[in-house]
Amino acid sequence: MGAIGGEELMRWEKAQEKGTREEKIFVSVRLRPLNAKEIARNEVSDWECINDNTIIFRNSLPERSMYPTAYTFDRVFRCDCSTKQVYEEGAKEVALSVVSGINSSIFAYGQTSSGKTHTMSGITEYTVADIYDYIQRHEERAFVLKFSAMEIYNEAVRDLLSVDSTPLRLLDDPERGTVVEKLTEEILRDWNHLKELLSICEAQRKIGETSLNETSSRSHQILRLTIESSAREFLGKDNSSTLAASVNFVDLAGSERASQALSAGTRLKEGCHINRSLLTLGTVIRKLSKGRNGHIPYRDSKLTRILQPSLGGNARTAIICTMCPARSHLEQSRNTLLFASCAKEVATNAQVNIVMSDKALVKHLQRELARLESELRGPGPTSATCDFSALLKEKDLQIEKMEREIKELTQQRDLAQSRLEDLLRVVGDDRASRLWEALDHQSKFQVQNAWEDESDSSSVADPRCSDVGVAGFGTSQYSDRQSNTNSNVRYRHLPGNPQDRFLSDYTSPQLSNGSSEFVGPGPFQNWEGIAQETGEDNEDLCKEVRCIEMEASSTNRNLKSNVLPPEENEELLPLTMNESRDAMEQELASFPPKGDGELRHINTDFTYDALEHKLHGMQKTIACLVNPYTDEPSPWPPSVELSSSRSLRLTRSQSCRATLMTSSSSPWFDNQNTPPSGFEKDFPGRPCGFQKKPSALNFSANIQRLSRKNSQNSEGSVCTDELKAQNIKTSAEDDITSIHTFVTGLKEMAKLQYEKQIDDGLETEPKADKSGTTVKNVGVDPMQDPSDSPLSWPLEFERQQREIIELWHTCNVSLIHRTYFLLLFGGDPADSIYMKVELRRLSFIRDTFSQGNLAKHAMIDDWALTPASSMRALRREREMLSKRMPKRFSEGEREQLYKKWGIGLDTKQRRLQLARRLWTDTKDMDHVMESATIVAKLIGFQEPGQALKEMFGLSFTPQRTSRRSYSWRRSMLALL
Ligand SMILES: Nc1ncnc2c1ncn2[C@@H]1O[C@H](COP(=O)(O)OP(=O)(O)OP(=O)(O)O)[C@@H](O)[C@H]1O
Repeated sequence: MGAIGGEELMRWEKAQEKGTREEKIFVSVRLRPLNAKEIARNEVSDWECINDNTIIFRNSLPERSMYPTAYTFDRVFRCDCSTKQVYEEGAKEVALSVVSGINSSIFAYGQTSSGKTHTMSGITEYTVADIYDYIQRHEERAFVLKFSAMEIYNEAVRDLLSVDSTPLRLLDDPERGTVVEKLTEEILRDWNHLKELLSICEAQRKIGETSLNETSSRSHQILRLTIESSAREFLGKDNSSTLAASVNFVDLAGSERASQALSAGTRLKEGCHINRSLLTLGTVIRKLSKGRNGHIPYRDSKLTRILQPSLGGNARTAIICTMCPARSHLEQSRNTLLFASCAKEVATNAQVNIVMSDKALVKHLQRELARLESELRGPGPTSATCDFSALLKEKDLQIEKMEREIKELTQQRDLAQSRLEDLLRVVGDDRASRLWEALDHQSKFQVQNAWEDESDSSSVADPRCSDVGVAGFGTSQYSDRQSNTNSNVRYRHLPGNPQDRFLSDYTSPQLSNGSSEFVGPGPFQNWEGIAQETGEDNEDLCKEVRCIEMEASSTNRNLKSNVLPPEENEELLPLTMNESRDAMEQELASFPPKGDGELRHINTDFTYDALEHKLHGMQKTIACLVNPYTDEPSPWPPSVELSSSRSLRLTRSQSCRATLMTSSSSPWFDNQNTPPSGFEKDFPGRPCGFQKKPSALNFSANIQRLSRKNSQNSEGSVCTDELKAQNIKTSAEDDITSIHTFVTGLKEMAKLQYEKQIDDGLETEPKADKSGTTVKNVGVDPMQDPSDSPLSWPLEFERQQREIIELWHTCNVSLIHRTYFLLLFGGDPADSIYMKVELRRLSFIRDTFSQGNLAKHAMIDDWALTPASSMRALRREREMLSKRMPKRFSEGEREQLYKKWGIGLDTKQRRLQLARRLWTDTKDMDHVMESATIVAKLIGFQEPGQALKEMFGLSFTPQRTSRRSYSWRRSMLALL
């Protein structure tokens, strides 16, 4: 076997690259002359080759007009063209590719007697002649020629070089494709040897006589000449390579239909097989002409199976379509042209076939590897490589993104699922605990009820409910709720917290929406009708869970509807946490809300980081506000200043409600609470103390209960130990702390309002020190209303205060709220902002009430308020305060109060009488002051000195404390 190497190998590699290009099948048409018989029948030829590429049909018979008249191919040969010319111009180039290691095939297709055999015989001889000529001219190469011949007759493959007519099997070789088993392959010695073999083939081929061709070839004949060549210089060396390719000379059987061949019997059977093979060939060609998409039925016939490489595969192919010119063969001629037209659309992908020695193969592979690596590393990759890389990058990014999303979604799902499970468990625990609490409380309550109010049982509520009653306007809803226990279930799963409302409803419009921090069922659910809850159904509990779950998962909060009657509640639009936070900031400027009875719906996004940052700044500001002239830390309890809502935690063991309340009301229980995700979100404008402990006063009993139940006092609170030691005093200390947080919140509100004023350009006096810190700005001048000069402020304060007191009375405002406000805002110029806020809110409510349409609610913090509901709330609050009197005042003190307030000692319900007289005379400031003092005592000012001291310390402008406010506080101190 010859070998190639060195430059030759590279040349062959280039040839291979060239050979890998797609190439259409070369299609030519050969028109034979009329034979003697046709002439005898006076047949005429309607076909004419007008040039080397086009053949036309000249007959203009009307019935033929539907057919095309001109056909163009790679080459058309007139009837006078010799076979030599056909070979030279229609087959030679393709056929001789074999010497370059490229497979090739020459087909002859046409109806019987059209000249296929006549043409292919000549083509074969010319090709072999040229091959030998080539061999002679290339002595540097060693050639080996092998010859084989087969016939496909009735779908049986027969070896034409063997006398054995046993059909040969077709085998599928993974490397060589379809292989005819045991096919004789003769190595040609010389040209004469080939002629001898061709003679044998001709003799072996099935030839039958048809009406059209006396020597009709009834089979498909395939003559195969295989050529292997190697460079002689590498012969026997390790790095030798061999080119190996075959050229097929395919003389197809006649393509005519069996009926047209007038076949019968054996001839008919032959025709069926012939047509089946040709039909498959036609199908394959047609499909290939439309591209290589889809299934190509090579295996449907042995002919196409054996010739598969030549039909769209690794071979160069030429088809010579032979035609009979006679008009009588018009239909067959058209069919032939149609086949040729399809064939010319078929592309093949010929490659140089190199059989390499191991060493040559390694060398070749190394070279190929180096080339590919160079392409990958090269600065100028092909555009295809570029596109591919970019595409890969893009896909990788997409995959990464999707993986992240999947991870996040999975985490969210797991978290939600975990919370749901926890909450379901909690609800189960809560049911039991509440039942216990209800029974426990009931027994205690019965003992605690003294004779003083024995006849007031009709209006006496559960003291825990009474706590709720102090919650400003929330009380009204509570009262509604109390008066309609049938709607208990509907209320149960509504979120809300009256203690929050206490702060938000009146005192702090900004904080109103901040109640979003309080999720889950509100205090109504906690304290009201616990006895009834023992009989509540599971559906209600599930509602609670759903409510909480939604909060936890979405970080959004539906703030509204916690105290609305069901029918109103359903109409409420959800207000998300972010929205509420944003609304909080905007409220000062926008209050009163636009429109009555309609909810505001504000959409603004706050990022958590921004909120956190803002909150942090606020905390610092608050600290400085508290002590504007010193560097000392804030006098507020660390629990107020240091704790943040982030530290809020809810525990699984707590009841659902208690957990939520605790998380929102008491920092003392923070570290054992695990909040839903939404809890962790702080919001600007809401001081941390406010969030965490808006009013422990209102829920002191709750806190005690939770503390008793879970023993979960926070070590981070300064009050923890004291609370444990003085359980009975818990509520009092809570109250003080709540005031701290209350004030802190108010200060923060003021700060926000001030900032807003600055933003709105309301600041009239430029700051002397532009580089001054926010603390300086806020702590001194800015908090003072610019419209009020220092000289006029005391008078203005007194006027506003009286107006506010009147409005409190008109609007049935919570007594505790009034007390807080009165205590804390005693005339400092910096208090002006609070006064304005209060006036605006009260004015809005008064205006709404004055419209006389009770169905038209004032929407305060997204819940409806009516005169009736506010009155009921106030009544409940008075009842609650009356119940606190035995705890806050000794018997002697109470008797003194009764006397002072004109209550007969022999009358019944003296406590309630006293409570009902509190804050009733708005004109008498002494009455107001004494009322506030009593309420302050009732709500837990057991350390008034400290509280007042801190209150004084809160003053933004301590240097200008009004005489009036000071005297108030001093009087209160004396009373307390
Ligand atoms: N171009 C041509 N010039 C002169 N004679 C031709 C030409 N082509 C074919 N003939 C003659 O026509 C007759 C039939 O030709 P041929 O046997 O090659 O047809 P065929 O297509 O092979 O028919 P079948 O399919 O029946 O075998 C032969 O006698 C042949 O010599």
